[in-house]
Amino acid sequence: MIRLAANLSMLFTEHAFLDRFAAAADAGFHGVEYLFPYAHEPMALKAALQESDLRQVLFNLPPGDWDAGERGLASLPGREAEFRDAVVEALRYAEALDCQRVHAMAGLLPADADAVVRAAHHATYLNNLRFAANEAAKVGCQVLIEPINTRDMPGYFLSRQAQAMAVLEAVGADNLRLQFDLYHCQVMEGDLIRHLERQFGAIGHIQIAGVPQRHEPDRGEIHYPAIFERLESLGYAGWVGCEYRPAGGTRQGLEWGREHGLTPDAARNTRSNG
Ligand SMILES: O=C(O)C(=O)[C@H](O)CO
Ligand SMILES: [Mg+2]
Repeated sequence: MIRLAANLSMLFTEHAFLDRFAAAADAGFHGVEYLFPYAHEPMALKAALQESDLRQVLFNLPPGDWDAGERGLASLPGREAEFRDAVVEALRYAEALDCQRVHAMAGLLPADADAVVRAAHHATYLNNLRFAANEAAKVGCQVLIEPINTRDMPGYFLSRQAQAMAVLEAVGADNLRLQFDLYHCQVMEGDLIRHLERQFGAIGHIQIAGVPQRHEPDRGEIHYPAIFERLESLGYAGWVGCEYRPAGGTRQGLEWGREHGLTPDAARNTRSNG
């Protein structure tokens, strides 16, 4: 049975952020992920996890100035010191929340980037990821990289699966892994099951959504039952993050998860029974 995690940056946004943990547990989730924890003290997040008996599965490193349009620091030449601070800060939260994965977003290429600029980003990316993986290994954590589609995020440095695999190989750190988001892969490349099979040994985390609208996985052009079946036959033991925007209410849209172990209110009943 696959293990589903709720992405609290996209699901349960009907609730204030700290209330989304209980909402996820009530819907039957045992794990949560989200973009960024940094607006909250680690202890407040830890309490929210503990009160709802949830695992913290994943979050992202500080991404630079998100509101100004930045989307990560890992490949940005000249921002290495900031990237290193971001690693230290993310690992401080990861340790406090007992979280075993952090995602290092690559950042954007300038619109007019030529081959020289691309090469500089690539070299910076490798050096920064080497540093991040080394630091993360000291606290038993994985660093993840995720190809993101350039329709949603124009200019994102890491957009293809083969590019990610080449980066993993070049860095060669055991705890540097692939965050395989099937939504992005479908938009850019398709051929999902073959990608899954080829990359299986490098995968540290999986995320899902329907395509093209990024709604529930039972809407759109991806047939997730076939994907889940293949994941199980491959013996995937990690988490599958539900990183989609509900078409309506989050709870109303979760019917698809019932056959994948999401039993609404079961966890709350267990909790209230002590
Ligand atoms: O957008 C995604 O798919 C992600 O997983 C990133 O963490 C944030 O952009
Ligand atoms: Mg993703």
